[in-house]
Amino acid sequence: MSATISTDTELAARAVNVHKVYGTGDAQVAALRGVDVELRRGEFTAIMGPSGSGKSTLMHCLAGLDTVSEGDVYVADMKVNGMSDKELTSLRRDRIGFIFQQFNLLPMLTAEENILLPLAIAGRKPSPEWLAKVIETVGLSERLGHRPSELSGGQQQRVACARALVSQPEVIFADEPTGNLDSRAGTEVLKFLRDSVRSLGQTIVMVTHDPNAASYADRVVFFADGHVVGEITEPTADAVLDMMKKIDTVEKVA
Ligand SMILES: Nc1ncnc2c1ncn2[C@@H]1O[C@H](COP(=O)(O)OP(=O)(O)OP(=O)(O)O)[C@@H](O)[C@H]1O
Repeated sequence: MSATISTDTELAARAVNVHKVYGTGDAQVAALRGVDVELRRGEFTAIMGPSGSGKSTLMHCLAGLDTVSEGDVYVADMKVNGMSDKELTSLRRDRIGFIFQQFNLLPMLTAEENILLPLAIAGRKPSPEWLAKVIETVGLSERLGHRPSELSGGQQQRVACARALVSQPEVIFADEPTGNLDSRAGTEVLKFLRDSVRSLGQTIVMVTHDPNAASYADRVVFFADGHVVGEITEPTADAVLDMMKKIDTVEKVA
């Protein structure tokens, strides 16, 4: 099954018949077995599925952090597979934002310095209007001079979100962004991600195990055993939970 057909210009990223095999011989694992996914611009997509179903592998292939065994991956109209190391580095630096479960902030830098670091490395400066808008959306204006150790987990993750947003990437990939947060801080971050799609027009792809987190997305794409097995638009947590139960039952029977 593939997830919805759109025209190329509406797409922030896509996978076309992607296969990924790890290892060789007896140790071979087919992590992706013919995945077709389209990620539309200005949309918040959640990717869900049982452990080992291929969610992180797909995200890593889309972001150029891992190579595909077969098929094609695109960010906007740029084909990612086949890029040189240099091209991949500039793709990841200039066109893609990342948010990780562990925040990955540099402890010796202030919140503001962390937010600006990727642009500083690229030798770029954000427009002051955009920076102000991102900081306002993130709700951190009072905390910009603080180091990560002086911030709560939720605040640290919001700094990481601002860092991902500030370069206005084509797409932000978030891998379990609320996995290390309590439910209040998790909700803060999810609301922020939701807002950055709605008011800043950002495109976000989030891998999660949490049906409540997925309910903040515009669309949920479900994986099982290296395939896309379904999708729900305008999801509720209950609808997501029902779908996960169905997938679990099918997997157990298979
Ligand atoms: N570097 C690797 N070498 C070998 N096998 C791998 C590697 N990375 C992933 N796999 C295997 O590929 C399959 C898919 O893994 P992946 O991490 O994409 O699943 P996932 O859906 O993200 O799981 P989880 O929800 O537990 O994070 C699994 O069977 C995993 O063991």
